[in-house]
Amino acid sequence: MELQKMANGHHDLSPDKITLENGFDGLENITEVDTFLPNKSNGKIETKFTDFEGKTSFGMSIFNLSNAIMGSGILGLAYAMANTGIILFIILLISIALLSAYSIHLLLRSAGVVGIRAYEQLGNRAFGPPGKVVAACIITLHNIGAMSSYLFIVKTELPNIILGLMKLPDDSHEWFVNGKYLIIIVSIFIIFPLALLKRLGYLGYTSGFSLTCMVFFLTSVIYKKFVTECNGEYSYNSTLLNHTVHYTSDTCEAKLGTLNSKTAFTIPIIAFAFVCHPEVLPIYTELKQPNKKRMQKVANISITAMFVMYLLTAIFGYLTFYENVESELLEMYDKADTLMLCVRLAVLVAVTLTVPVVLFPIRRAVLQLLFPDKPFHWVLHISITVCLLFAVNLLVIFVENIRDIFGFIGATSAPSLIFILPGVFYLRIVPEEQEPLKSRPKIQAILFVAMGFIFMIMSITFIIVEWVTGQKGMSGH
Ligand SMILES: NC(=O)C[C@H](N)C(=O)O
Repeated sequence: MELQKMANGHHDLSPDKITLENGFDGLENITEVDTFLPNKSNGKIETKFTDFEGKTSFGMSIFNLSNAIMGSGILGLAYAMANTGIILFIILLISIALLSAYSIHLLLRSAGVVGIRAYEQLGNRAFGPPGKVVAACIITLHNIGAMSSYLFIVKTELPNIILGLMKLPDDSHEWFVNGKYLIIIVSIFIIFPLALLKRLGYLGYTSGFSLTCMVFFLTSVIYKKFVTECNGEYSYNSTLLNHTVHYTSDTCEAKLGTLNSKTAFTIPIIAFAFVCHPEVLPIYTELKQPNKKRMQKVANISITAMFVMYLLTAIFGYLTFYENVESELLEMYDKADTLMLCVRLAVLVAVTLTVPVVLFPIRRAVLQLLFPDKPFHWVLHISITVCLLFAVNLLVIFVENIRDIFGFIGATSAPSLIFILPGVFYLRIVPEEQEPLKSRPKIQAILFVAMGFIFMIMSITFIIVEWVTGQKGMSGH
């Protein structure tokens, strides 16, 4: 296969036409042709993708990428803020948002050199088949984790919503308030049809709706801050002083900076919240009039918009419950409150509509690994989708706590996808002649990779310490 030859020939920029099997793009019998056009002004090689003519508009691509960023991660941010204080949290949030955008720059730059917009193919180009396998496995692991956390929300929240709306007693045993059945129903009737769509671009509308639901969630979190009294306020009658004494415990005080044993979990939580990297190249593939600058703009706008939503959710969630806030913000609100029932429903709809977007790169990775030479085929497309949904359903039915998923994925695959892989691919793919190892961009990339390793080792260490000591770090459940 020509692609294989090309992918194995490191730094070979000579071909002006590459034929790609299209299976991994989910595109029917379309041949990808990339033309490398020399940019005469500065002598650099610039890639023009004429492979697949993308039809997805700039706006729809922003919706899709924002939807890929936004997921269950937002629910853990107020908890993260409670363990860092407002200032440290803002510093971390800004840093990770910036690093995430830089990481996308590295991915787009590498894809431009290789001429193929697929994460696994960057791995292939950088390290040959092992690189491809590692990239595909990490994407699969991460996105299965993300999908599981979304379905977990459906499993735990949907029964509460139904109980609340139908005014049934909490101990009702009806089948339709059993989370296990409900996720199966949601998977079959909502997720499966959407996941079958051949192109991510078609999901732009559902992504837009999903984001609207999250805006409703955010508005309600802000509103609730102003109508909820913190429970840390106590008053008692002093017989000695003969009047009522009010005193406020410091659980209701906002902390600007704090460090405790749970602070270490903040980085994995925020890193997880910003992961969208497996979706970046598929979205780029479908972007209309694609070029690196345009795609980077899509990424920057999406990251900025989600940054604002994350910041507001964290601040107002934290300022409502202060130190008492749990790792899953929704758990904090009264289950009988009709507004909050609607908010729960909105979050649930939002994460359900994110599942097909997150499933897309896994199917692509599986196709690349197991059937690299097969052109698009509906049977394969449908079978992989069914298997993936089946596996994730099983996982969610048997894994008891969302924090296990959050903690482990945030600690391993998130730093790999954001820092390590894009950095390493960039270092290997961008030719020495174009950028020597001692050039500023390459040194930056080396530091970026080092940072990824430090984050990963740090997070894994904390998780192991937590397991060994049996201390619950991330959860208030
Ligand atoms: N797309 C992902 O991998 C996770 C997403 N950033 C979230 O917060 O749920």
